[in-house]
Amino acid sequence: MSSVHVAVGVILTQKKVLLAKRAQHQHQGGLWEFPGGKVEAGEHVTAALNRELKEELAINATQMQPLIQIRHDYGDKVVLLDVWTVTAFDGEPSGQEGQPLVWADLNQLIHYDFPAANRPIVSALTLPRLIAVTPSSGAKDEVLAFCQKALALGAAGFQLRSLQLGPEDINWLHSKLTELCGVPIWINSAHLFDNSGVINQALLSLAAHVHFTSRHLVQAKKVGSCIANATASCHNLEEIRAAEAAGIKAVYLSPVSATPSHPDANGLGWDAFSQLVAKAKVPVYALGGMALADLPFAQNCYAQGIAGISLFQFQP
Ligand SMILES: Nc1nc2c([nH]c(=O)n2[C@H]2C[C@H](O)[C@@H](COP(=O)(O)OP(=O)(O)OP(=O)(O)O)O2)c(=O)[nH]1
Ligand SMILES: [Mg+2]
Repeated sequence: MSSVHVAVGVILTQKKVLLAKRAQHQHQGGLWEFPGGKVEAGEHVTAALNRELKEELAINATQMQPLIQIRHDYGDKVVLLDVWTVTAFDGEPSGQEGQPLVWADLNQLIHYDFPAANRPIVSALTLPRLIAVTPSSGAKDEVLAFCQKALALGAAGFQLRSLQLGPEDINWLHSKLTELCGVPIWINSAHLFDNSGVINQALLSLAAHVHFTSRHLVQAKKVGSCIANATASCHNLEEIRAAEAAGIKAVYLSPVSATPSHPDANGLGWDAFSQLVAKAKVPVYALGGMALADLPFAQNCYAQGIAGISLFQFQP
């Protein structure tokens, strides 16, 4: 079945996002949506979005950037949601078709009933753009100093992956970081599982956010409902599909370029990276040889953002 290309606008102002209620008679009627509509033949997606936002809300979008693309099969219809964040616009939104509107808090989005295809949009809106992965050398104080520097450089999430440290030190880092900032902290599965696959329940309950290595993904069931916040490392489409099937919230795709930590691995390159992002059904982070300056480029590929260690280490 060929897909219907839909331009979707996430209209954001200071942690609030505009939702509209779909009319009962429409496809997915009665559910909340991000405003937008079908891209016409020959029309560019941003032109379509601008047109739809004028028609549905009487606003003129002046600043937009790609967020995520989702292909979803409803059975009766396949849609390609081409989702953009709109961060500046002229005019005051009002429902031009009589549709109810609401400015929802970003952290309340999980309480709204959306069409099934929208789940990854909600994930994308609540996940950070920049994740700092902690270095695999250095004592706990040095790792904490790395995290403080990363925060100053804009990191809005952490993955604790300092494999030289034991569970007590990871526990210590987790609580120090929690005191320092309110950003999400994922614990790498290598800290959670011992060699025979037994999970460290104390660390798991502390974390609630797990990052799975591709090797540990087969054990995903062991984290129960924590899976809904989990991320996973992937290197190809097969691993992305396995992560999606496990119910993971987002994936890291690597290596985009060769990195100091894996100098022998061939990079995917941005072309192959974006082709895989287009196939993924969850938000995707670029990992491997990233620099902070790569973030806008990654976002233009509809990536969620970038993750890494060295991008926070080798800054002036
Ligand atoms: N606008 C929008 N459409 C969504 C969302 N989620 C989702 O699955 N869809 C689906 C429902 C529809 O099948 C399709 C969008 O079509 P639409 O009904 O908005 O299209 P349109 O504005 O051009 O409306 P129409 O004139 O054809 O009625 O995408 C969403 O968040 N926003
Ligand atoms: Mg519409």
